[in-house]
Amino acid sequence: MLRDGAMRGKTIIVTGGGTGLGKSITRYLLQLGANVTICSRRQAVLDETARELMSEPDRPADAGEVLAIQCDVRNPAEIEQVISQTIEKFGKIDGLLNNSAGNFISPTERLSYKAFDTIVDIVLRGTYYFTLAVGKYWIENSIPGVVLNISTTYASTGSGYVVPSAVAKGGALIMTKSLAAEWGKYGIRLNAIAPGPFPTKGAWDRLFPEPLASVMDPTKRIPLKRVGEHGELANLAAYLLSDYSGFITGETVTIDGGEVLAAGEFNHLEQVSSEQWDMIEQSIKQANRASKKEGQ
Ligand SMILES: CCCCCCCCC/C=C/C(=O)SCCNC(=O)CCNC(=O)[C@H](O)C(C)(C)COP(=O)(O)OP(=O)(O)OC[C@H]1O[C@@H](n2cnc3c(N)ncnc32)[C@H](O)[C@@H]1OP(=O)(O)O
Ligand SMILES: NC(=O)C1=CN([C@@H]2O[C@H](COP(=O)(O)OP(=O)(O)OC[C@H]3O[C@@H](n4cnc5c(N)ncnc54)[C@H](OP(=O)(O)O)[C@@H]3O)[C@@H](O)[C@H]2O)C=CC1
Repeated sequence: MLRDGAMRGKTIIVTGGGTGLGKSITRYLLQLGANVTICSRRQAVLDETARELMSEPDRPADAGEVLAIQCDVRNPAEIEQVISQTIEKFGKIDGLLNNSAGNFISPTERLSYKAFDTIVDIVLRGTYYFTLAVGKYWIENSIPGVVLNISTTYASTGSGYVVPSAVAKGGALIMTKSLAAEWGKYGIRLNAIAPGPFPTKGAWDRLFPEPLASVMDPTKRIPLKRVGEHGELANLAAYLLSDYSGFITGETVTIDGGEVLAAGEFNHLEQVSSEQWDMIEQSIKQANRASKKEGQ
């Protein structure tokens, strides 16, 4: 979507950039000329992704470079290492994509305290630790910056069976708005993306495992009748991390094919056939005529 070289000279940190959506966004940022630090718990996964992204056949000559650093986002010392190594390698940091997450479906009453903590710590604590660390660096050095948080649609609606994730994503979303208000004066913007279903191994293994996958079609409840494509999310993420979105802050952009609209009172009427609509129309018009007569 963005023109070639649109992110040249920018350095972005992508948490969870070794897999799934973080990897797809990293690929696009590199193509647009950004340097990208990817970080997560598994160094071997990060190294393999870095190797793959640096040797892609269609990699433009002026594509950015990737740096892979092990980091558990629950550990501030490791986050500070990522920041200092990124500055050492690329000179500065312009953007942070908080994309790391942990999640699984479960009836909430089956969760141990530790299970709940694990999800909240990765998603909420990890997001505010990283944002705080990078934000302090930007403010101390008078550098304008941009934070993009990968949220979910249920951060606003709530959802059963993923309650720790909903609690944590909801908290991160309100942090996005709160800090957008507070740090705007430093030239720091914060936005969020709320994606619907985008197939990744990490999400599908934990949110759509067998036997659900055999009996449920997640596209049925999506008005556009399909799941998202990684390129569609990468386009939006690159735009929100770029200077082209320079007047957007505190915003959450939903990208879900309309799935979140499912609450609409009458949406289920798509099951009504054309013949049934003929009958319904006649019935309503008859009621209209009757009520007019009553008024005469
Ligand atoms: C429609 C299509 C989709 C559509 C999807 C569309 C919307 C999706 C929106 C959001 C999507 C995402 O976030 S997708 C992101 C998915 N990706 C990931 O989750 C990647 C990272 N995940 C992980 O590493 C693991 O899954 C995770 C458990 C979170 C962390 O692993 P750890 O090794 O740190 O932790 P563990 O020691 O294994 O587990 C910690 C505790 O959690 C408990 N635990 C783990 N799994 C459990 C389970 N299934 N049920 C109960 N409890 C569980 C353990 O027993 C431990 O508690 P004790 O027994 O008490 O010790
Ligand atoms: N796929 C989808 O349909 C949707 C996804 N999302 C969101 O998109 C983002 C990416 O998810 P997706 O690509 O699907 O799934 P992935 O499982 O591929 O991505 C999650 C990433 O988080 C990293 N991670 C997990 N725990 C930690 C930790 N403690 N410290 C650092 N990194 C960690 C993982 O790497 P490692 O294991 O090496 O640490 C992994 O790279 C998440 O924020 C998710 O909530 C939102 C809505 C829908």
